[in-house]
Amino acid sequence: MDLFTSSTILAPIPVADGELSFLEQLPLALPNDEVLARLIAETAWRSDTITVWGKQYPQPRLTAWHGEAAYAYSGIKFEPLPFTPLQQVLRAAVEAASGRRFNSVLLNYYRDGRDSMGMHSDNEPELGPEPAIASVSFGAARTFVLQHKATKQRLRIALTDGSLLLMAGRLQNNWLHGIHKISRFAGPRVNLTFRYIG
Ligand SMILES: O=C(O)CCC(=O)C(=O)O
Ligand SMILES: [Fe+2]
Repeated sequence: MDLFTSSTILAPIPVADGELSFLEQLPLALPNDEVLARLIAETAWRSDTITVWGKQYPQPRLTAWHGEAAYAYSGIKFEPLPFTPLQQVLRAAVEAASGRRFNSVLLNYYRDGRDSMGMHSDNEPELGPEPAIASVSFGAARTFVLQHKATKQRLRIALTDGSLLLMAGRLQNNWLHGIHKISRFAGPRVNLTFRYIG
């Protein structure tokens, strides 16, 4: 292994009022494009609806929840599907790289540049006060936008193929994050956010 070009250590990204760290390539025994193809093909993708001012719309992406703990979404409890063998491999790699434990994963499938995720915080009570959330991306690079809730400071991080971003500390309390639509062409992307639901 070339110790100078292929880091396996999460590097901190300096940020006020929270913790962020980034690893360009999560160490894996299989290539990123194979992971992407299998995640797209093997996942039971759902098209969830969002309610805005009492009106229902399809979410601009596909989603799936897997893991070992029930989760609440819009006030309703859901039972997740069990981890798939590929998700277990990814979870083990993420746990080794981050030194944290995770028992559930939310998968988001951005079919092209028109798919997006609105600005939000992952601050549901069952995640605990300072949740560690490990975000792994495969496929097209998309820009992860962060905005500080009080100062409105913005940060942009390119979430490239195979990368791992760890959000921790007070980040969810103090910052929003999201993925904006883009007008230029973008291929498919799958993001997995591993979480620990207590
Ligand atoms: O797709 C991404 O990088 C963001 C995903 C995210 O914020 C979430 O699943 O809560
Ligand atoms: Fe999020």
